[in-house]
Amino acid sequence: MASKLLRAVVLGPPGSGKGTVCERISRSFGLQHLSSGQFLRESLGGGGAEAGALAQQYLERGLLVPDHVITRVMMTELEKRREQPWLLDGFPRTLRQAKALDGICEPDLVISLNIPFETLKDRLSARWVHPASGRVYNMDFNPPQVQGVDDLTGEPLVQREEDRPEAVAARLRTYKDAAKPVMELYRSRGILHSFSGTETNKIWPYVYTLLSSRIPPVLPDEEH
Ligand SMILES: Nc1nc2c(ncn2[C@@H]2O[C@H](COP(=O)(O)OP(=O)(O)O)[C@@H](O)[C@H]2O)c(=O)[nH]1
Ligand SMILES: Nc1ncnc2c1ncn2[C@@H]1O[C@H](COP(=O)(O)OP(=O)(O)O)[C@@H](O)[C@H]1O
Repeated sequence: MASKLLRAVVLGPPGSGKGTVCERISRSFGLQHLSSGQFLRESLGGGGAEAGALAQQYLERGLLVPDHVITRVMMTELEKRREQPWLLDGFPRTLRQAKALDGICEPDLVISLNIPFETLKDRLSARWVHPASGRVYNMDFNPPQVQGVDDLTGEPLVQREEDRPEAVAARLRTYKDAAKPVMELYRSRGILHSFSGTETNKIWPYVYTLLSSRIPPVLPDEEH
């Protein structure tokens, strides 16, 4: 069966719900969720080299790591998945990264999450994560079953340095400047689909409908 493999990208500022939406897409459509932030954190954990320590400083401050660092990490992961459908979360974030991605595979579909600034600020300051798995919680939206601990492992949750209020405004500005030409590129190709709103649950049915028009769901739309 020669059905085309779908390669999709989810764009959006920190806190816009990329990870949350990607998890749902991945469950409903069977696409592999590839998170650049998660790969970066894993690559730091294994290394301990100077380059790792340098990248760690960017991550802690919520700054974008240099293009060549993240591009190398992502190209390695994508090379391993040449024959598979995937869903990219957090990459590309700059025009250079988008061009590097084109070198390996041009995406078929790009979803952009457009969320108001105030909403992003509130969400990020309420975000807690389980570092080992990357599982994300929000004290209002999807709280853990027991406060402060991961549902599956029982291990403690932490707040990322970059989600502290001091770091958030600068991160959002950096994101916007870098992302603009990326969006323009995908818009000019006619593959950009933007979704605006303040709640992931309201945006999700539209994303589901869009994806369903391209690939058959493996699961019906769920109640979330
Ligand atoms: N209050 C609220 N929080 C949400 C909503 N959607 C996602 N979140 C939470 O907001 C935070 C950021 O979402 P995440 O998926 O990590 O965003 P990303 O940074 O774009 O990958 C997480 O703590 C999510 O659980 C929503 O509709 N409402
Ligand atoms: N494509 C990228 N380019 C540069 N830095 C990146 C990229 N993706 C992730 N990072 C780094 O990893 C951090 C965490 O990314 P991620 O888990 O996607 O969270 P968020 O969506 O909240 O920024 C970012 O703040 C940034 O330092």
